[in-house]
Amino acid sequence: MHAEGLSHTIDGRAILRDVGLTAAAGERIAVIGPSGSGKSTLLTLLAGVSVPTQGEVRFRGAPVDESARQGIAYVFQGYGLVSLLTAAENVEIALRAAGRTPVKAREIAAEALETLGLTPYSDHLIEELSGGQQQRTAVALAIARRPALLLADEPTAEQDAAHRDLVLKRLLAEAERGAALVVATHDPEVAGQCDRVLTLQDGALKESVLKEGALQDGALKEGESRDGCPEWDSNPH
Ligand SMILES: Nc1ncnc2c1ncn2[C@@H]1O[C@H](COP(=O)(O)OP(=O)(O)OP(=O)(O)O)[C@@H](O)[C@H]1O
Repeated sequence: MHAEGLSHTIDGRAILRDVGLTAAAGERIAVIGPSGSGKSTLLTLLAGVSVPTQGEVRFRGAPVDESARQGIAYVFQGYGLVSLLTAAENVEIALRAAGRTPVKAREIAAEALETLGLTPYSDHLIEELSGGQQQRTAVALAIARRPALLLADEPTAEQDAAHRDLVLKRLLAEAERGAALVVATHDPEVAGQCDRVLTLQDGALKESVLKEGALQDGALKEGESRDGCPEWDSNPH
């Protein structure tokens, strides 16, 4: 994913100014910055959910369109779940919309929910779950899709330390598989596990800290994954 010259204005107010960002396969990028600095706005632009006022986001060499969005998963800050469906149904529906068979969708959803400690809650309605359980369901939904680009907006904000570690482990495992991971966070533990930490200040990327050797060791070439699997499962059946 490559974003260049992203500027975004809402009601005449500049929210992002000339932001550029490239995320390679397998790379782990944290976006940090004060509340209101534009982290969520940046992620919505990278996901193709919003269109920037200026600049462009390219994914696999092309502008983000409906087809490209199949390879992008986005853990929204507000989770984006259907409250009157169960946790399992939320994940299964997303997988079926992506072309999985009902049986396969059920199997993958159960596995994703299990890795996030949600098996006991998988048949509970979203509205009956705690904030932390809902947030982990949103993470389960995102990872179940095996995205090539995984965007997560403060995915540990509602978690206690043990569940924060669980969520972090799963997100990092996706990068290990070959996904580019971009996570907006206020949590130093999460940022500390990433290859690069980018700081947004008043809508501008002020700083980019690359841990020595991390990019070279951590990132993969386009189309490559650490376990030899395709970067994104383009044949979901
Ligand atoms: N739909 C909107 N209409 C008007 N202003 C908006 C809208 N969305 C975001 N903003 C403004 O854009 C700025 C950046 O918001 P954004 O949510 O991207 O920040 P953030 O860094 O993610 O904050 P936080 O850490 O609190 O989640 C804020 O000043 C916010 O008020």
